[in-house]
Amino acid sequence: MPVSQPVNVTVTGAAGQIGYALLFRIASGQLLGADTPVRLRLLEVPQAVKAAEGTAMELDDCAFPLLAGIDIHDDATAAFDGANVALLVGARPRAAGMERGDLLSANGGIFGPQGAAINAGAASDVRVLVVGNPANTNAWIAAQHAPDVPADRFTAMTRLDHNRALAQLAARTGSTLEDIRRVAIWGNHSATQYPDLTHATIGFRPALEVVDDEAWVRDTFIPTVAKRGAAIIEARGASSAASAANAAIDHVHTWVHGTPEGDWTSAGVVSDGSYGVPEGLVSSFPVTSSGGEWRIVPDLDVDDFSRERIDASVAELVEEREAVRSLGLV
Ligand SMILES: NC(=O)c1ccc[n+]([C@@H]2O[C@H](COP(=O)([O-])OP(=O)(O)OC[C@H]3O[C@@H](n4cnc5c(N)ncnc54)[C@H](O)[C@@H]3O)[C@@H](O)[C@H]2O)c1
Ligand SMILES: O=C(O)C[C@H](O)C(=O)O
Repeated sequence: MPVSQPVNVTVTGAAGQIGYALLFRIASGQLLGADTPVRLRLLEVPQAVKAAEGTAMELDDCAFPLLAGIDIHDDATAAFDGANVALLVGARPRAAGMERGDLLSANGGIFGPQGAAINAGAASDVRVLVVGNPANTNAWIAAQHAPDVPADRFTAMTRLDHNRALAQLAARTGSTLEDIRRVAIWGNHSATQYPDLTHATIGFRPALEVVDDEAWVRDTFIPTVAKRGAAIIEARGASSAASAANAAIDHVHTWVHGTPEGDWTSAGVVSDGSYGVPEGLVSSFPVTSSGGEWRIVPDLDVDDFSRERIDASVAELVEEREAVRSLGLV
């Protein structure tokens, strides 16, 4: 039975394919828990408002006990007013043959005004997850436009990469997902990301010992995870949607409810300079969550191969930041 006041959850791109896979799960309680009512604030471009209204009709028809109301907006300031959770999904997905970085000029312009709208009117506890690509740099753009919101409230989604890594490792080793811990995604949500097994365990044994095949890790596991988005686009003819929505649910749920003892997850968070990642960049790290705050896992050993891979992905983030500056988006 709901026991608290409704939490305002703003979702941009509500009429898109991720939006369609996401909203019903939020309204059913999977984002914030079975005791927390939610009020949905949907933001769309004017030409997609009618489609968002159709989705809202379907949400009504589910009679979700936790859904306290739905508002639909085509104005960011109104949509983020009082937002406690902001899911920034609305942006163009890439088509076959594009890299995620190619979306910067198409999508980067969306996130400055949305950051400013969050700054102007979101609730003081607002937590922001950017899903729209290129997610890390879009989160950085939004944070730059929200000087009054603590920067650590802006995050980018690499939980999908994390989940992909878990699934590939479980399939290869015949282990259950519950037995796998401490997989990490570093860097950018792009093909340069570094899915890292060096600290992972399977049933308390080092994952690399269980796998016992360095070539598989380097030549199959890492590229399969890093290029999975492109493989889905190739197979489905559209970018991942249900798995992306699932990862968004996981990210926010973990942020609010915490990571299990002895494990961590991966998220794009504002760097504090850890592991040589320039301060301020939104990069994926292994992170724990407690009390509603992410913490970068400290003091991990980084071997030479990992160092090279992390540096390469971070270099791409630095390039994206420079491109944003030269496009005049910050
Ligand atoms: N980080 C990740 O792991 C991850 C995973 C999958 C997809 N994505 C990205 O998520 C984004 C959305 O994907 P999708 O498949 O839902 O795309 P989609 O084209 O189906 O939907 C995008 C929606 O955003 C809306 N939109 C565009 N500009 C907007 C704005 N300024 N304000 C509000 N809404 C706006 C569009 O009208 C559309 O309805 C893409 O950029 C995609 O690349 C990220
Ligand atoms: O790869 C894409 O463009 C979509 C998304 O970011 C994904 O990882 O599936």
